Amino acid sequence: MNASNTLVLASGNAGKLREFNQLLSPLGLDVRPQAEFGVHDVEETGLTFVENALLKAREASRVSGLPALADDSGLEVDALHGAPGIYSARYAGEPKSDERNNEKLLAALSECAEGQRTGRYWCVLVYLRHAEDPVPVIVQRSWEGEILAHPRGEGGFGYDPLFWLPDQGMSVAELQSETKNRLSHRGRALHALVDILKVAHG
Ligand SMILES: O=c1nc[nH]c2c1ncn2[C@H]1C[C@H](O)[C@@H](COP(=O)(O)OP(=O)(O)OP(=O)(O)O)O1
Ligand SMILES: [Mg+2]
Repeated sequence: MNASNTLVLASGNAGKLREFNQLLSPLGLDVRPQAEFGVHDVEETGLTFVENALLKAREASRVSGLPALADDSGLEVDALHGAPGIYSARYAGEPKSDERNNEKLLAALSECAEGQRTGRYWCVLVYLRHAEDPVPVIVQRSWEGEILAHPRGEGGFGYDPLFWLPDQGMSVAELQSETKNRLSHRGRALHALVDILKVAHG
């Protein structure tokens, strides 16, 4: 990484920040949320997770002067032709609300039979050494599941109470946070990213 092992996390999402801290602090990395540097949310104008993650990482690195890690993520539902996708955070409009997003998702799938409610979380991570880094490190991972008809569990954030894991027999909001971090789109993407950075930067 860089000499001081300090990086800025280009996110304002408290759930993501908690998960990144759980995953990265054991590695001896000093992970600072972008709010510490007065970085504001950028407009996510990209048409892909990659583009949006790049926009976020670049802005956080520019303002902080530090290497930056950004996460753009979302939920792809097959019966909804991939919606809410890159619009997951603002699915039910602004201001962003997990609760209203979940209600809208349940309504959109109200006619959809069990067995046809398949989907996946996507997480795209972008790491920039500096704001003009021409060689971003990019990793993307998905996590398959099904959309429940009723919320279950209190943990996690976002769509987790509606995201059912057949293998676990639980919603993501019912998992221990360690289990979520081991299995999730974000946790696995982050492990892969860290492996790449270790090879690249020692
Ligand atoms: O593990 C997850 N568990 C539940 N929901 C999740 C997860 N991962 C992404 N999601 C949902 C939340 C939000 O609706 C959208 C991310 O949107 P996204 O723009 O990347 O994040 P955000 O606007 O909340 O914060 P920020 O852009 O500052 O990182 O996908
Ligand atoms: Mg966002």
